[in-house]
Amino acid sequence: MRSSPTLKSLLTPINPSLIPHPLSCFFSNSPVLHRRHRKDCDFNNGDDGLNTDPDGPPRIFVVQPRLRPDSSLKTKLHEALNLANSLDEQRDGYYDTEFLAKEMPPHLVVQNPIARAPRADTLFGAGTVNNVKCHLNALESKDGVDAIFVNAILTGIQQRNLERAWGKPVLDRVGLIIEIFNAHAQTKEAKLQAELAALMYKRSRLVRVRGSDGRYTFGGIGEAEVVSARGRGSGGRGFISGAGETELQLQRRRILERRKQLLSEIKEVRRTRALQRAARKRQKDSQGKEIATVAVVGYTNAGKSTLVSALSNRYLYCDDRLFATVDPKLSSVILPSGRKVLLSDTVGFISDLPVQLIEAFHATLEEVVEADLLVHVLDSSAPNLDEHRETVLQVLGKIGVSEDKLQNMIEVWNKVDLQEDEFDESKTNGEDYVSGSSGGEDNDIAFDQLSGKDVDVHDEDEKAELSGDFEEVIHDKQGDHSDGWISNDEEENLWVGYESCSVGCKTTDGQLKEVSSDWRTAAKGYQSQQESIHCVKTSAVTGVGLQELLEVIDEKLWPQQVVERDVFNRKWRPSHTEDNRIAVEQ
Ligand SMILES: Nc1nc2c(ncn2[C@@H]2O[C@H](COP(=O)(O)OP(=O)(O)OP(=O)(O)O)[C@@H](O)[C@H]2O)c(=O)[nH]1
Ligand SMILES: [Mg+2]
Repeated sequence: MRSSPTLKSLLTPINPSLIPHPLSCFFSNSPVLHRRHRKDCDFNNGDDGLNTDPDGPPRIFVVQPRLRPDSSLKTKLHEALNLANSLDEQRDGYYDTEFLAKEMPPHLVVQNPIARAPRADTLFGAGTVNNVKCHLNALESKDGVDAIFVNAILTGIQQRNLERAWGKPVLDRVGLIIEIFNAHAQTKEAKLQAELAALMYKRSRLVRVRGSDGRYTFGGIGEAEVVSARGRGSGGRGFISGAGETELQLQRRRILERRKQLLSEIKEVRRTRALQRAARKRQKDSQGKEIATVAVVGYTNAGKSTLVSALSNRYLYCDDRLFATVDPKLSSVILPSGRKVLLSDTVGFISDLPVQLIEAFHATLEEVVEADLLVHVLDSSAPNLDEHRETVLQVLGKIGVSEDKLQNMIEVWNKVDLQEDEFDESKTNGEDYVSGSSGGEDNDIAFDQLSGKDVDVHDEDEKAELSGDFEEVIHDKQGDHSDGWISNDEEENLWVGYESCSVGCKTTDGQLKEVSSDWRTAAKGYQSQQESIHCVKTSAVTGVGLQELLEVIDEKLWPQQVVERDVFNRKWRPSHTEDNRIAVEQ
């Protein structure tokens, strides 16, 4: 296996007597955070601790639970692979590898334990755990992998037991997304917030482990036996209260101290942002009129930054990496009416966005809440466009965007240039992506990256479960994995407020939009006759629809002074650049 300084250190069991910096143990299994924070920590354990020059991003093996129908599996797997490939850090302002040049990470589609009875100790059945191990062993003879990404939500205990079984750091969906935010954060504000999210995540999964020397500690990996995730009262086999519990309290106290420090720094960021917003509100454009702020929101990779770049004629970083934008930026744009607005490009959302991130990124997301108008960018070529829309609406509700603003929101169906191609492709190739599934309804499917062939692996879960391969007794409250996630109840509540405006679609000429059949999934959500949302089809790449979008923004912000429009005859051209010189960058 190629040596990876970044992760080599992750696999080193932590000596409990050498618990160093308050943060070190929280990042013990974190490929990117580990590197970043170890630089700040005085490890003092004989290791130089400075993995500043890793030989590349971590190689991640993706474990994707099976979903039905296959089209859902296809989109989720695709997203999981992109997430895994998005975990790299910029060096000197650049990523080492072009995203599109990256190879698809090795991956395995496994039985979905949620559909049956998820195991409290490992989530997956023993057969699946063994299958993954076999694949990891096979990969060891090639390049090897540094970490495993399970595209599900794991409890702390499950994560540790899987790490033990697979001998590698394991990241679940929440953990990986938080890692990506950490890796991509460039500004102090984003870094602080990402660290806070990581801290809160770690706090929810402190586990007690017994090292090879028989001593108990918390949060270590390697040869540790996980015996409990909770302190006194968790009561289970192998749990001995006493010294370990004191250690847990110590860890918690350290987390709380660091959290307090981060919160106070973030408070300062919020204060600064509030002052900047107030100053912007007082600012006038060349016509002596107020400058409105328009927040551009949407699912990650929908094309928000590309769109803002095109509208403002100003370069913003755009990339197929998920969460390419973590640091929000404001760019000024002149509308057809001649008035100036500030477009705010901000972090993208994703399904199951960790609430720790939403909470931690409060300062950043306040810009969205405080904006005068929201533009919701959707990737119209995404097969699960409806799901993307729902996700974004949930998050907007969660961060406190008012119902009025949601109803006034403009919906942009971006990437229309891709539509025809993708539609044709999905008709012909859509299901081929998971063709291996024919090998057995419930078997784990390997999309074998080594041979290029799909491999079916017969599941031995039930046998292994009976034989009791995994002996840990788990006392973690079941359902704990939902910690920090939007609960179903909350989702429903959020939808109550939005339902009336989530249907119907009005074009700039005031007519109900004709939904053509190739708008596939999107069409489903728009069958109601209720009209309330303006939809604009755009291509941020070719410029289609951009002029129309600016006009709709004009109309939404200042309905009383709508200018005479000739939408269909006018060609898109970038807005005046002279104003971009005073673009606000934060
Ligand atoms: N074909 C096509 N590609 C687009 C369009 N808009 C954006 N893209 C591409 O989509 C990818 C993602 O674009 P971004 O602008 O970075 O997306 P984003 O929504 O800002 O993503 P995050 O910052 O990660 O949330 C990039 O590779 C863009 O070039 C479009 O209209 N058509
Ligand atoms: Mg972006």
